[in-house]
Amino acid sequence: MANSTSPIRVGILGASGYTGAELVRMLLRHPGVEICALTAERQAGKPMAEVFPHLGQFNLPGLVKIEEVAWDKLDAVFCALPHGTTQEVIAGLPRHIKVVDLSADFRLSDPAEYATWYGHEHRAVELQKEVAYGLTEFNRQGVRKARVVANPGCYPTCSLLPLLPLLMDEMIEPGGIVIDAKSGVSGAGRDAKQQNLFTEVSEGFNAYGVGHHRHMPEIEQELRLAAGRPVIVSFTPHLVPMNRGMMATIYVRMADGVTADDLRATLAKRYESEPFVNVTAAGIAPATRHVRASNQALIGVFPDRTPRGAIIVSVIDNLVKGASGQAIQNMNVMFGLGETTGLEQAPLFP
Ligand SMILES: NC(=O)C1=CN([C@@H]2O[C@H](COP(=O)(O)OP(=O)(O)OC[C@H]3O[C@@H](n4cnc5c(N)ncnc54)[C@H](OP(=O)(O)O)[C@@H]3O)[C@@H](O)[C@H]2O)C=CC1
Ligand SMILES: CC(=O)N[C@@H](CCC(=O)OP(=O)(O)O)C(=O)O
Repeated sequence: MANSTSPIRVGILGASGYTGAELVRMLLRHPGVEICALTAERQAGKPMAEVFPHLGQFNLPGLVKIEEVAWDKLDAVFCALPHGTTQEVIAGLPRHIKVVDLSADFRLSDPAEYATWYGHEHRAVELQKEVAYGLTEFNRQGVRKARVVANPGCYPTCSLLPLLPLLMDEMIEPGGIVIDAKSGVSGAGRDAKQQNLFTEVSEGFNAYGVGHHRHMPEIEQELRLAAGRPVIVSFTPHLVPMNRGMMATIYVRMADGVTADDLRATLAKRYESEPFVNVTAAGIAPATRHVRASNQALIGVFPDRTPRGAIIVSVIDNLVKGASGQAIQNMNVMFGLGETTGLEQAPLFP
């Protein structure tokens, strides 16, 4: 077990994928962590230098199959595996290991809801009961005590950060929220898929999952908890021809007498002591470039011309605050480390 002087011994399951590589990149700079195991499926047996030459100089462990991992030598595991494969892996881990799961397997607290949206029965229902939803800024206590943390999806992270405080403070109406979201292509993972070929993605952009994307119930689950009643959102994701980055343009209806300046002030107050969430000054529109390769979220609020309307623009890097960065933030909380440890990297601009 890790103690206050020894590093946390970490394993990354799915280290040959995009979020796995991003975890490695950031954990290499984390002073409290030692990377002890890296797994892959098709790429198992290869050195990291072959799969990711940009990480070749760091003397990392080689990629092995999950079955080959020496669990007794680990304190924490990041699961960067596809949905559905993660449940059984986590359920079988020794209980001394703390887990941050980047997949969607434990995000929906209701197994029936999970089955509806993911197309199969949940295979670790008992474990689901001890999972904390890891939108860190809203569940530090839960994350601190949890053995398993469900890291939120990238679209939910980008959408919930602006919406939760506004719903909690009744600054906006729970009805009629429209989330128009865009993601870079790395959001779809490294697996070869026809729709992610350069020829299919470049010089154009497309909506997908229109009206039925599986992040909708995740967003609504958390908004429901904040509002204390059901919240139905209209959510449409788009794929844009860039590698990383995510933007949610959110249309809301304000409560009577509330202005866009009030929304901005509420968010600025809620996040004033949060290291990873910032609000732009009036008139400044966030761009994905403002958060690239960092664990930052940036939010802008604008008046709309419709009655009581406001427009919120929220950006994150899908691979960092939307995945691996937030996962490290959660690990820091679980192990009682400074929350920003290993995550101080400023955004890469341009
Ligand atoms: N990309 C993103 O922006 C975000 C991703 N996520 C979630 O994080 C998880 C990882 O995503 P991402 O890194 O993009 O995915 P990738 O497709 O890039 O990587 C998947 C990883 O899982 C391994 N893998 C695939 N199938 C199996 C299997 N059956 N058993 C064991 N290992 C397997 C792959 O190994 P190999 O390649 O060797 O076969 C690879 O290392 C997913 O659940 C995703 O939904 C969450 C938020 C954002
Ligand atoms: C561009 C793209 O394809 N993005 C992925 C979302 C990735 C992610 O955050 O979500 P999960 O962990 O829930 O898969 C998608 O829409 O399926």
